[in-house]
Amino acid sequence: PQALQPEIAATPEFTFKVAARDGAARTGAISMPRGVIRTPAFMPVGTAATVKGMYPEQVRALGADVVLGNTYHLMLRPGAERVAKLGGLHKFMNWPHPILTDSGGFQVMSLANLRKLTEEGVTFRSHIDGSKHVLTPERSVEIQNLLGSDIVMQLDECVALPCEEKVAEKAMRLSLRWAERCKTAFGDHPGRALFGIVQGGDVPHLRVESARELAAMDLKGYAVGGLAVGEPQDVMLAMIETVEPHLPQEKPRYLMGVGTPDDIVKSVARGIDMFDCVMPTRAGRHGQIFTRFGRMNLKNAKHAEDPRPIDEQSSCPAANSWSRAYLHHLVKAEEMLGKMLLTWVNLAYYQDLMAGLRSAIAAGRLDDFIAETREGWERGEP
Ligand SMILES: Nc1nc2c(CCc3ccccc3)c3nc[nH]c3cc2c(=O)[nH]1
Repeated sequence: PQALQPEIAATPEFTFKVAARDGAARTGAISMPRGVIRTPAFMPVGTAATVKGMYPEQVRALGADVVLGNTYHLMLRPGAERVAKLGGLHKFMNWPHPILTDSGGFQVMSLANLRKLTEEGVTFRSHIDGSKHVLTPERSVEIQNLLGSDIVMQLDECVALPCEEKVAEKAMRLSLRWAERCKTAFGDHPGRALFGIVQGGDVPHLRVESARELAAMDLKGYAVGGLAVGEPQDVMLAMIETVEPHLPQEKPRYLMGVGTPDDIVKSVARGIDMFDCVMPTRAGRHGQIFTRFGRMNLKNAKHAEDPRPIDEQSSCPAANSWSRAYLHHLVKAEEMLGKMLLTWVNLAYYQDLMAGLRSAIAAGRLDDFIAETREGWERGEP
């Protein structure tokens, strides 16, 4: 059964209501003018104003309430002012529901060239055409406003793990100063939200300081950043446990860049409400899928003559209407349709997993649901 429909519908003010708890896990809904985000939520990544290989209505039909956009990519191409001139990102990409945009700093550090980071912000050259750009907290907020983002992320500095304590400390303190500048630049928009991002590397006392300082800024939501950067899962989970008690109970928590289905169920159990990851879309384009039976790589020759669909009990046509043999063929031939169908399979599985988590928390049976889900992954193929 679907989780209780949140008693709140779209509202002029950004509000978050927790409908039920199960241990540290919560289920509820964020409501804002463009609609409701049921939590725990998985947010498909739409980096260049498209969820790669999917039509917007298809993404919506799978149960996604919000998609992610990216300041870094969109400021370089087509440009924030151009998107604003064309009516904003929702109109531009035909996604009338909530959009969350990242602030760009993380992508600059991983994609741009000749980056220079100072107190003021970060200057860099575009990885597309080498043009020079500047991102300051103020400019990042301005870009996200021009895009029309419903949930704006602060500009922050994410350090790679493992890290030296003083490197993590410097980046965490800079991110706090940038959070203040973003808060000032964002101003007051009742229907939209600015989220702070907790940093601090893998150093517990830095994580606690970051969470407490951000909580004092009374922002509308809090992301846990600086994770999903290659650290072992137990380090990621330990940082969530360290930070969670210091974040306001009544505000949403967003774990950036996470993750596999296993990462997600374990993080939901520790109090995370929102997730994003390129995994389901990127893996799908490479023939790797996530199912109730665990992961499958459709490139593998064992699928070459398998007439069965991926999962006849799945509500997703891509999982119940084509044979594994055909999908194997499409992947080997690197056909567009293969990338599209397997992206569809993965996003459908992620949304079904989130719906299952929401229902389980509402029914007070999260532990059972997680145990059953993990058994399915371990048991593998029927
Ligand atoms: N601003 C920021 N973003 C991060 C992302 C990108 C998430 C994103 C949001 C919206 C669109 C695309 C990507 C991370 N991805 C993995 N780990 C991550 C950590 C951080 C982080 O510490 N700060």
